[in-house]
Amino acid sequence: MSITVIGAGLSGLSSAFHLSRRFPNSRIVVLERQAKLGGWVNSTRTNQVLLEGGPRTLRPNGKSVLELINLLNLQDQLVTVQKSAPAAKARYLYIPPSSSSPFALQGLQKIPATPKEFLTSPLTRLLIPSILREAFTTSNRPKGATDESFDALFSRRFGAEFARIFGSALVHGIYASDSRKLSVKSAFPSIWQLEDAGRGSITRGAVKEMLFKSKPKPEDEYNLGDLPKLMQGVSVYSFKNGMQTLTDALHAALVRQPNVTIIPNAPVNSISKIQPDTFQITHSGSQTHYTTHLVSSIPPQSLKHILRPSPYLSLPPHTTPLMLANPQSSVQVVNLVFPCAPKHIHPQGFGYLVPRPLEDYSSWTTKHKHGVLGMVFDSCSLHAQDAGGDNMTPEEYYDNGKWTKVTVMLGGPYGFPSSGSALSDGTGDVLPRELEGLLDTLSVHLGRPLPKPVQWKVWNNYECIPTLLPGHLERVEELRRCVEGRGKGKERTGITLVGAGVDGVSVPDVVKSGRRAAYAL
Ligand SMILES: C=Cc1c2[nH]c(c1C)Cc1[nH]c(c(CCC(=O)O)c1C)Cc1[nH]c(c(C)c1CCC(=O)O)Cc1[nH]c(c(C)c1C=C)C2
Repeated sequence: MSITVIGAGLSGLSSAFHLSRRFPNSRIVVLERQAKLGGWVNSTRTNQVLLEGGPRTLRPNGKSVLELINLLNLQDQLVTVQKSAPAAKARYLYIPPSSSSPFALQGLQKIPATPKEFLTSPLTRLLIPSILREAFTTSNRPKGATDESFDALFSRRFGAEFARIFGSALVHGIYASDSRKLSVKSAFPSIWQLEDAGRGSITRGAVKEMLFKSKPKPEDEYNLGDLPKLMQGVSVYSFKNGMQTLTDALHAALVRQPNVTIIPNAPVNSISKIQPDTFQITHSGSQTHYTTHLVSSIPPQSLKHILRPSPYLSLPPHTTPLMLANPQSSVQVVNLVFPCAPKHIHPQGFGYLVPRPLEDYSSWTTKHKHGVLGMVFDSCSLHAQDAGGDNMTPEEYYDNGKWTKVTVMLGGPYGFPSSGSALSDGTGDVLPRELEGLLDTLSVHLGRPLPKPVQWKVWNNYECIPTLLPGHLERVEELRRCVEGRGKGKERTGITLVGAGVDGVSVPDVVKSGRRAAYAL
């Protein structure tokens, strides 16, 4: 058996790693379009500060990642944030001033997390009535509905204002997309299930869940070593040298395996099944490669352009719309480093999210220029990655740290910033005009003047997260039937689809997706 993995992002690397362990005698080849492996994971250290261009933190409930940490021996590189730390507890919303907001809420607002905060927060005026009304409203899911948008569900249960302010912000922070487009059943299955469990009410479902905790579903078995013990009391974690520690370690482990070959700079031009058990892959222009099994970790949209039907692989006509169904969000990630302690820049916490504006996304950017989705206060959770930070508590660093690093996320449903390519990395005294404009916007959000950053880094993450449209789960099932040959009476084609386009979008989800592919083969 020979297996070829297309794509060396996290799901591709995870597939290859688990395949190489499961099939030590099979030939495994990984073809990656770019020179660098690891996909959206990008960590870089400059001027003693560690900056991230993609995911930056992980939660300890993601067992697939804990298993990799254990198998790759990365325990001593972990940087953890305790549940008691301010970064784990304080999250904010920035609500732009607007005369038509019924609650006259504006500015940076802490999302209440304790009973006392629930009683005193200005957000309570919107939260409590919406939640109470939801708990006492009978089921109103449209008859026969099998899925709907996140915003449609939140609006019919909690009201349109609640859905816009809380729902859209949550969706910005995870999917960088418009909550009116995102499928609630695919993106937040637990919310859809709570509505079922509460006979139409999410609140009643949540209370029921708390009182009569349902049996945990049987899970895959993971090799976790002593990590569950290490992760006790941890809210989120990363690595001293950032998330790339994980992808670099996977890469190094694969290079050590005699049966694995990784080929970077190898864009795939076409895949055809030329025999009942042979695929022909052309890559890097005219190179030809043959394999019996194929794991595709690239987005289905990209696979569509290279997968050719043949007498040995008939793809029904509806395969193409299934592959192209979901749009993808592009996010501009801007790291800023200020030469002072975080207390001068922002409140203590994880960061803030900005809800969908009252007017349309596009008219907002025309008027206000910057479509900011949110900001992460990186120094509050990840100061131990930076010079002088590893011996300080979060509180000490907040008051006395040498640097403040924050990350601003722009784009998504606002469209990719037109200044995208204009804004580039830099250091020093002279700020580009574009950056000055962005700093003005951020100083309005934070309610204080901001000093000049000493360093800024811009990551243009084009099409980095799929927006799962309603009906996604059914479409993926059908796509798997067409491409993998899954289903009753079907013969397996030898292709396996993995990655964020067909499974979940989080880091643990994509790692799990690759792992499953290896164990399902
Ligand atoms: C490039 C920007 C990204 C945005 N979302 C994601 C990326 C990579 C993916 C993502 N972010 C979160 C989750 C949930 C994971 C989980 O903990 O279960 C996913 C799939 C949560 C999250 N959101 C932000 C952060 C820092 C995190 C923690 C995980 C991580 O580091 O990615 C902030 C944030 N992410 C995005 C925006 C617009 C944003 C705003 C502040 C988009």
